[in-house]
Amino acid sequence: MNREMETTSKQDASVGLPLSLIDMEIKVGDRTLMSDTSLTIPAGKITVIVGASGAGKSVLLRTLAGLLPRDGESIRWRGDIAIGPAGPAEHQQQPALLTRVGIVFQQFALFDELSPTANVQFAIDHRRDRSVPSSQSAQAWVEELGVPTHTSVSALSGGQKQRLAIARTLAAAPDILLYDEPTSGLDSASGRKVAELIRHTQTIHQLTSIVVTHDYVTLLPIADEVLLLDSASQKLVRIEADQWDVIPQRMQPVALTTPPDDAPTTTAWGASLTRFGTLARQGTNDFFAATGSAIWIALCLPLELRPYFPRVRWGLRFVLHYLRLVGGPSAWFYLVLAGLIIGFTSTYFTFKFLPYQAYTQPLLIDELLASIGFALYRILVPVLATILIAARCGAAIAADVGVKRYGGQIDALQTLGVMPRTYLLLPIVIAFVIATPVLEWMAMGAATWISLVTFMATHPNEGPYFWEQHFYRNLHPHDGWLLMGWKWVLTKNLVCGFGIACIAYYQGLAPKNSANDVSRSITSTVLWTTLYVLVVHFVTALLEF
Ligand SMILES: Nc1ncnc2c1ncn2[C@@H]1O[C@H](COP(=O)(O)OP(=O)(O)OP(=O)(O)O)[C@@H](O)[C@H]1O
Repeated sequence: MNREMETTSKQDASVGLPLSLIDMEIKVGDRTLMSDTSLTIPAGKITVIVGASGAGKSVLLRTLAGLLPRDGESIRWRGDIAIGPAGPAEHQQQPALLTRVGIVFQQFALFDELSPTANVQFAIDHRRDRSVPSSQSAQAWVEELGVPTHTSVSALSGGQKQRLAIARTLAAAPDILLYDEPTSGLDSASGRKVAELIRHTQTIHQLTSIVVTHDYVTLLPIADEVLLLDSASQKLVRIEADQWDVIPQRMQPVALTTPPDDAPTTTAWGASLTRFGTLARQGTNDFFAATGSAIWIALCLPLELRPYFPRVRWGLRFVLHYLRLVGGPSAWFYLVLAGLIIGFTSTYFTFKFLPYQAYTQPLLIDELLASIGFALYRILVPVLATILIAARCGAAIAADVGVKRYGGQIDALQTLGVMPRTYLLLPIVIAFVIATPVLEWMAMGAATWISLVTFMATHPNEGPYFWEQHFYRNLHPHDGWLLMGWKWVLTKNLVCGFGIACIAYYQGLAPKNSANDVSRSITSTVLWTTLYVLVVHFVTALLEF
């Protein structure tokens, strides 16, 4: 990189805003990662935060980005984070509220379903202050960072993804730019290139940049300031430039908690029983916690579903994305096939196993056809269709949201100032409410058609008019072209669609620490959505008949 530019950046580093920590304390469970820490990270410079593995650097970064609530389930923090020049508290602003903090995630957290330029456009469209025109277009940002535009995000190389992540973060016009482990998983040559890119970006845009890393060897050369998250003293301390070469000695490995020596000794049986007791207690607590939070979520749902999109254009785009996922052609195939199976079996076997066919059939044929029509329309097809929608579409949504949670895209949405419910929950609910009745109607269409075909094949002496007259007999249209009981069928569809949407979304949204957590959430979505659908059908059957 051009040394002259580098020097200029270090001299002119007066742009950007400082970030102050005031009496900060962060705890994970019972362990304190940082306590009583007050310091200011200077404006317009690169501050590198180093620390041993497990010291809490990523937790600190997520706290600075406003991604962690003060009283989270496992992570709690207190104190204040203020952005702006030192002065009266009212002149300083909290990052989480005003989304002034941009973050370049370790896993990049790009939106795979959008093109590289659309990723940047999304950030431009969600800038905090949209009354001021964007400094440059999305195309200009991707060109500046050297990202190929005519390829999908998933086809970009790791380095290109990182450049795109930086372009997207810069396009949102943050005052503070955070980098989470930017060189992790790279060889030393690629790591140096990333370090140069960070310095280059800093030189051009003059933001307050904070880089969290354990790779001090690669990133110290671009640092203006170095802070050490010291696991021994549990403090974030500034390391003066003349001390930088002793950083490796000061990076104390994180002490693991060991049980006290004077813990009472127990027999193997005793230990097993104690362990069983603890697990049972924990399981019960988890169950009540989960039930409690599910009830709370259900109570808050109407508020969460305010029909509000920060940008209508993007809202519609997400609705279309989820409509494709929930009600796309593969779902049509599924539902039509299910309709064909149930329509054929119900018609064919009802007549095939009729006892004393020669006598009973002439007497019962019209009654049986009317019953088949009624059962298919009011019960069989709605139950089968909604169970399939619950399993197939619920799993698809849990996977989509779960991957977004695990891959950090949900965090990325939040740092861009977008609440996940507005672009995820609301579009998902809209998609299910539209797609469920349409898919069910397709299944019913297929069941009706195959029932007619089967009847014609097995009763060649009766014409299609006979079938039609009796198949619909118990469904006589009372209100125009709609069949009798359509309100019940529609109600079941809507209640099922709405519930499947919410269960799948919240299962996907739950914290994910591994790919295994994503697959577990898909499995439990299938379990809970199908159970929910069965309960809905059971309860409506009691009311309906
Ligand atoms: N969501 C979470 N729930 C519970 N514990 C967590 C969570 N996130 C992090 N921790 C714990 O907090 C501690 C600090 O984790 P963190 O990821 O911040 O470390 P780090 O300094 O970034 O380490 P590394 O350099 O190895 O990534 C670890 O003991 C980790 O297990």
